[in-house]
Amino acid sequence: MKHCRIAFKVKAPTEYFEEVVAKRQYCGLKIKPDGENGKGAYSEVGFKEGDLILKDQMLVGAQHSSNKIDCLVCSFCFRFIGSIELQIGRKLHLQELGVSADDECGSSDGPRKRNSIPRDTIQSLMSGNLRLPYSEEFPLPSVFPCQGGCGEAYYCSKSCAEADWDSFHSLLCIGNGSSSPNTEALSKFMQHANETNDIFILAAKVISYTILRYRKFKAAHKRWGKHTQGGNCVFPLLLEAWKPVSMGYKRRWWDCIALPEDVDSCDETEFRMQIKDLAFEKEAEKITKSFLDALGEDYSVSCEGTAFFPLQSCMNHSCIPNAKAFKREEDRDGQATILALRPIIKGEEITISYIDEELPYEERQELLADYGFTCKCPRCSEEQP
Ligand SMILES: C[S@@+](CC[C@H](N)C(=O)[O-])C[C@H]1O[C@@H](n2cnc3c(N)ncnc32)[C@H](O)[C@@H]1O
Repeated sequence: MKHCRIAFKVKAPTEYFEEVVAKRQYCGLKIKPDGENGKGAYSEVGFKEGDLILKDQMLVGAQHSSNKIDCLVCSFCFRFIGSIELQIGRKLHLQELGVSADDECGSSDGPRKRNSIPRDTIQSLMSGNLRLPYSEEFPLPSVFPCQGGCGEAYYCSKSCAEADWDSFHSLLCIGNGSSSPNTEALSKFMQHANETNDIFILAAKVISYTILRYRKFKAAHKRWGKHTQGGNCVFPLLLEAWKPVSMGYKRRWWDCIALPEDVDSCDETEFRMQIKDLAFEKEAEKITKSFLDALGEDYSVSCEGTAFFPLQSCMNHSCIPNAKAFKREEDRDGQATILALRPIIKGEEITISYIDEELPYEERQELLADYGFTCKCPRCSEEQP
């Protein structure tokens, strides 16, 4: 049997997180195993109330499909782009066409009234011929279209357009310049995801990110003459490409998707078994099993929300959290910002609340059950009936 001679140093999670922390400009924490709840984030220094604990760069993110109607943002860094006039004009234009975020959510108030702004005024807003007062005080970066010509992705700069193309979009673009082998199937997938659950788009971005990283590693190793004579090097390279995602919290998706409203809680086990069976239909298993086995026993992907932040996602929940993710006026860069809610001493665990912590005990536990755990934070222990 031939063995691959490419040897990757397998980094322990602690070492991996030390590297991620070192790359962050604002980060006063350490990620380490916390015994009861897997790993957690711990303060490396003391914080005062309101102090910035972390600005975390997202690894993979996707704008909600419904939100795309309301906001034109850079598909890579999620900054607003264009101009105030373009943002407003575009929204009015889409309203004119009968497309609105509210319609997508199935507004119960019946069809929304079309706006009363004349069509040519809307066109002038979008073309930049009509300027609104004070808009020059809120300049936005110009719009760069996707190089693949899909008309779906726009950017704030050439560098964001190139970074997105190299990291995610070249395989997910449905334009003529796409590197995808089947843009027709891809279009159907995108349409289905937009109409059902756009978390599928985030999952597709994770897969694309991994494949593109894998290709880069493979090309680099070939360039350095490190390829072997016939050995199978796919898995070590694939594992390396997958590593940033694999370090996140993982549960198999059939174990953690929320129970649909029409499924009784006493049928939960059967429901999850059915979903699992669907995922493991014999044909699919033929392809996926070896990957799953290679990726480790506890491999599975759990994505909640639409972005994956490597460090923020290590923070455990508490119903009396000492930190919170805030959107501040200056945070226009798509990063996650964590601020201290009260003084935090060095070595203390940093916790955030995944839910509205003002809710009563039973409602909090019900919401947290969707995250797959029963909270045993000091407040829950005290309030438990
Ligand atoms: C976003 S992850 C947090 C980091 C995670 N502990 C890890 O090892 O990567 C969320 C998961 O951590 C665990 N967790 C977080 N807060 C918890 C809590 N208060 N009580 C019990 N488990 C908790 C749950 O398994 C939850 O699904």
